[in-house]
Amino acid sequence: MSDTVLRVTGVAKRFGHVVTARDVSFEVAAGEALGLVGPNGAGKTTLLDIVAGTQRADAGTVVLDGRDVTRLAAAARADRGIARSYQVPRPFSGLTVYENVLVGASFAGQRHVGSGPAGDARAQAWHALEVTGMTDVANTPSGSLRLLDRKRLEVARALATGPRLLLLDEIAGGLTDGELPQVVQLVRRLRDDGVAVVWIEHVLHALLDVVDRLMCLAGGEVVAQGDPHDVIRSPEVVEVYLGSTVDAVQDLAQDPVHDPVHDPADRPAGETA
Ligand SMILES: Nc1ncnc2c1ncn2[C@@H]1O[C@H](COP(=O)(O)OP(=O)(O)OP(=O)(O)O)[C@@H](O)[C@H]1O
Repeated sequence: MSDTVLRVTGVAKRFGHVVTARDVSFEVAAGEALGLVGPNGAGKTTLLDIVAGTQRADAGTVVLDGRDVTRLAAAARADRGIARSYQVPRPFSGLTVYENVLVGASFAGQRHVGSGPAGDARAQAWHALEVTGMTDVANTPSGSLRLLDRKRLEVARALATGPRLLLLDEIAGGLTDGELPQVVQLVRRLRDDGVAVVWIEHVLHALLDVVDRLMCLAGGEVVAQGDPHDVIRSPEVVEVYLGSTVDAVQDLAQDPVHDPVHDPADRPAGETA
């Protein structure tokens, strides 16, 4: 299909005896969001690493916009349009928000990026701040941001590279009920702007508000993928993901405060909403 941005085929990876990917295949199209769920240690982050090029697969291929990038280093893949956010936000804390995003935009190199003028890193950085709703804190040192803004900054830095494919790793974890809709709206907007999104998230109800398809991994294997609501209702997913009942998973998917993995205590000391 011409609008397929990412095609992962038969990916395998192990660390010693730990299998983190076994014959994993999936695709994501432009303007589509794929949710990635699974229990701790299922191999979700490793899979993003393999797509981004920060880990090498033992087998399988990663194709971006029809080009095989399997053997390309992470920087070369970023150049071709793969961007990611990290589970633990890691901005340059001595730089302002704008400066952090400018670094991301500068990494876009000579590639024509996003809706800003080609090669204009400043315009692209500002555009990323506008999209993520961060212009008000543009001059704030990133080290003093609250959690929501640190999460948004992660997305802004990735967005500033003008990605074709955006890999998001748990950007909702630790946020309050009142903050989650902002993240959901942001991802929805990026998806609707035509970016292909892969989003790892333990906060199921946030994920289900956005994603077009859902894939569940366990022990490095794809347990199910397809329509999000079909996937979370499938007995295999219920069993491996939560060891629980279909009803319990349904409740979890609707419960705005329950995050099975990240307790609110994850929030840095002294931080509230
Ligand atoms: N560099 C590494 N060396 C050795 N083992 C690793 C390495 N990276 C990951 N693993 C192991 O691979 C398995 C999968 O880890 P991964 O972080 O991909 O899981 P995950 O699904 O993202 O988990 P979580 O939801 O807790 O973030 C785990 O058992 C982990 O300990």
